[in-house]
Amino acid sequence: HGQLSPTFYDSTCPNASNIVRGIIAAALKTDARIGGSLIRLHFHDCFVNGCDGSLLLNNSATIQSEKEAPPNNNSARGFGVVDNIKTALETACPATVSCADILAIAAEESVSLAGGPSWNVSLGRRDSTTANRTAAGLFLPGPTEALPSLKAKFLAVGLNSTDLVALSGAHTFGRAQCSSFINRLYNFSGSGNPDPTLNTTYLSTLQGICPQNGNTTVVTNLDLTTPDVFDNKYFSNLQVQEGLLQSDQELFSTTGDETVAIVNNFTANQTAFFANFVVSMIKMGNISPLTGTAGEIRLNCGKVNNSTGSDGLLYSSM
Ligand code: HEM
Ligand SMILES: [Ca+2]
Ligand SMILES: [Ca+2]
Repeated sequence: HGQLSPTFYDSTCPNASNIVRGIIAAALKTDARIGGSLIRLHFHDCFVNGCDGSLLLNNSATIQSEKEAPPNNNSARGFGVVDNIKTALETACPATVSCADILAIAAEESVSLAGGPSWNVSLGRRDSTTANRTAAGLFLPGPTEALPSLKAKFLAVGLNSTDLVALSGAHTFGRAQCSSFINRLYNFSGSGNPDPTLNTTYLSTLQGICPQNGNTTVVTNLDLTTPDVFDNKYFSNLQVQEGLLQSDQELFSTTGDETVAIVNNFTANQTAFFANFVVSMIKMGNISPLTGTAGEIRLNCGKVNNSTGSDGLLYSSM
């Protein structure tokens, strides 16, 4: 594929990153989890047909939106903030910055604003004219998947076990719904008992938040220790059996797996976590981008250009 470059918009939209950062900073004032929501959009975009903005397209006569695939439906969020960013960038530099690049920049700025590392984001992705709901259902990992299956889904897009552990560290911030972890609380794998790798005190807390037959859309923090800070507490939580999702805890509780030592390293050394996280984010951001003249620069992240006319108006993608 064509090369992405951190200097791609230096002459055409030199303020792009600052504009993105400003809008996320404003959104954070009323929505503490928006940074987590935005980095997850970049992940869910890149794993399905590459980092091409496919996730952002709404249903239309020709598009079956990925937003309605099971891993995203009633779960992926932050689309309104992406639209606000796009509107601001269209004012500053019309028809220049792709929606796929907006997600990549927003991921980095979200991590940085939460106290995590900063890095030079590779840019120059272009936007797809198609989406693939079926692929989103097949290729995105689920919270009840076992470690071999998680590894296979990452390997399928060129990401190794270190990338899997480092990128899972994004669960250092953001929230999850009871529906994403209730399988661990009462009847784990048909055992009639909770997941034995769940700390019993934490189990009681989670059972209080997610009672049997209760509302499974209630959310709780992915990182109980520092819920809104981008740090390495996610990994120390795993060592005391306080990972929220089964897919989190498996990284540490799968005895004998190479991922255990990686968790231990990231717990002991936040600098090592940050350095690996940056490398892995850049790798993830490089998954099959559209470059050069492929695809387009969407004017509205929710719609393919000119799909209903050429009036040049921006439509809400909410
Ligand atoms: C290893 C496989 C992964 C699985 C199985 C997984 C699964 C999930 C699930 C089930 C949720 C909660 C969704 C809900 O309840 O609505 C979630 C949230 C989240 N995920 Fe992951 N995830 C994985 C990897 C990643 C990666 C690689 C990133 C980013 C680099 C990421 C970032 C996030 C963030 C920040 C949230 C919170 C979003 C919010 O508050 O809106 N996850 N993930
Ligand atoms: Ca995509
Ligand atoms: Ca944290």
